[in-house]
Amino acid sequence: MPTSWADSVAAADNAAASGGNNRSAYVPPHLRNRQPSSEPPVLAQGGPSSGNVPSGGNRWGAPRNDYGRSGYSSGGGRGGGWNNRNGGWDRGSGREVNPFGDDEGATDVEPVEQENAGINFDAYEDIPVETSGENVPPPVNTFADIDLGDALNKNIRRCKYVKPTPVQRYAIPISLANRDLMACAQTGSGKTAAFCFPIISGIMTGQFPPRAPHMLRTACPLALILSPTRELSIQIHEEARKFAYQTGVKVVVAYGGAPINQQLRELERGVDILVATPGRLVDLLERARVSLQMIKYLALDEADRMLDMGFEPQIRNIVQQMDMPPPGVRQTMLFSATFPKEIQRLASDFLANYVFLAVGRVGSSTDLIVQRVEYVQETDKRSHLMDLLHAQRANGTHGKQALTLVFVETKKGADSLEYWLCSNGFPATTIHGDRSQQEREQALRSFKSGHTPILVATDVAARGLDIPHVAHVVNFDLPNDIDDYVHRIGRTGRAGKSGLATAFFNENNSSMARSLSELMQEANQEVPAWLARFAARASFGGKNRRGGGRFGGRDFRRDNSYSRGGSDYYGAGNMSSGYGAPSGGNGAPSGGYGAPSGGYGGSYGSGVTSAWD
Ligand SMILES: Nc1ncnc2c1ncn2[C@@H]1O[C@H](COP(=O)(O)OP(=O)(O)OP(=O)(O)O)[C@@H](O)[C@H]1O
Repeated sequence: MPTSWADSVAAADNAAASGGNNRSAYVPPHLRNRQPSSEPPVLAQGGPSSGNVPSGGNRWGAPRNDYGRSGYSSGGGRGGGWNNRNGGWDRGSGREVNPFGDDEGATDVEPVEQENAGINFDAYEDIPVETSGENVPPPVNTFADIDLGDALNKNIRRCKYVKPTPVQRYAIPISLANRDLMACAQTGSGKTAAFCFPIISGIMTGQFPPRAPHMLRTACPLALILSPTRELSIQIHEEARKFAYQTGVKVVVAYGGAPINQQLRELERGVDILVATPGRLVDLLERARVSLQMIKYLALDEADRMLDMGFEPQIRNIVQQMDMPPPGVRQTMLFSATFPKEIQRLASDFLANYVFLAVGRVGSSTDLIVQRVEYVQETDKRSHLMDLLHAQRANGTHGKQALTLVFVETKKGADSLEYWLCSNGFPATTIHGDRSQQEREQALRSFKSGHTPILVATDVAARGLDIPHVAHVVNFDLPNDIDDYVHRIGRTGRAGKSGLATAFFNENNSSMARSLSELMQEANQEVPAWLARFAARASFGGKNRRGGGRFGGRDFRRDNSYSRGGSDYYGAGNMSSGYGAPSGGNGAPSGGYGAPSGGYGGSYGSGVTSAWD
């Protein structure tokens, strides 16, 4: 298996030297994993069955030997940020790389005796679930209750998933019944598999019309998974590759900041599921190297983020103004841990007769994440952080492998805090939009491996990233939006494990007081008396985006205003009455209210998209 860019080039050259015939021909998904037959394969997508697939090549073009020509070097000997993203296929041999790293020859997977890394399913026992929509398909209790196919089931066992998580129990049967879905479930509760399994299974079993012959150099994926950040797209691709291993379903990723030529070559080799960030996808669409006309499945991960002010025009452009089949023809799945109602309303444009699913209290992973809020003045934040880190080190809290993720507001702030931490004996690295993509990927690797156990990040790392052993999330600077807080703290306490989140709060965060204390109460966390007083005073500050009630993710179609065509889903009448804030105060900081207005979407400027994407 090539381990570096140079190896890849050498392997490709060898392949080319030997006539390029050792690369396997593309076989459409529904014909893969069958016994070899003397009949030639029928092309599902590859256009007319006669002569469109060159021998030993792929379905779109003749074998190529130009891997070395992009002129892109992995740069500075950092181990190469790009070398591992080969779409799951060994360029030299045309064999699918085993994403599990286990014995590739093994055909049988032992039944799983031990659950995935000790996932605590008891934590999910009492989770309330709400569904709405017409004829909602019933949930399942086990993976065996669903017909996902042998190859996918084998991979589920390889992943050591014993039982479906609650969102999977509901979402998978809904999607397998070809229903559109808007699903809201807590951070770290397995949403990725919930949308990947039905897509992979659907592609394995589906019959798809052939592609137009004039589209031979244009990749026509059957499924599109969009996510807001490059790192999240990379992660989804890695997960999807595991789930799709040896199913014959090919997964490719395309994201900004990485050389496009390499991604183009991957696309030319065939793609069933394209995982992408919006900006890079638009680029590929404009170059006519990708067409969406065959899309059967569209999944938006972090869907509320994808449809907020920063991304919405781009998503509308991709979904509504290109050649993607309309709702009802394609199947659309929207997933997030948070779903403000105004975003639900926007999202409904993309859906047909959909099921709304809310699993648990939207936002927080119930009691799995212990949330602490500490009153810290701006000037004291660094020393306070240092105290926390020293205490953590001294107590050996969270064990040796424990990682700490520190969120700050600005890119400059991230760099300077990283520098300061390193100078004070705490190895740290940073991830933010001003770093090159290679630096970002390198930082993430260094953090995950524990080499630099502290990662200072902006919101670019707030959503979706599934990093094992993040024991502590520190909100050094609180965000202006409670949903961003929810996603940030959700980097810990994942898959049934516990975690700790500490937030530094001061007058600048007054607009967050009310939603923060409500969220903490919902998650059975202790709300400090001083914070409750801030919240009480802030009765007119900030909107209650959750609309009150146990389920923050209630289906907006249930609101009266929806049927009346109203647009103000967050009028005062919808606000929950809150709870009795303690009067008078012991040591409460005096609350000045000079906080920036934390209105919806306020944290994203229009220029943000390219930096993220
Ligand atoms: N059925 C399962 N059994 C055991 N582990 C699982 C199962 N499903 C998912 N996981 C694991 O749970 C972790 C969290 O899953 P995932 O990243 O999909 O969460 P998420 O809901 O998408 O979170 P976020 O809202 O932060 O994006 C992953 O490490 C995943 O491998």
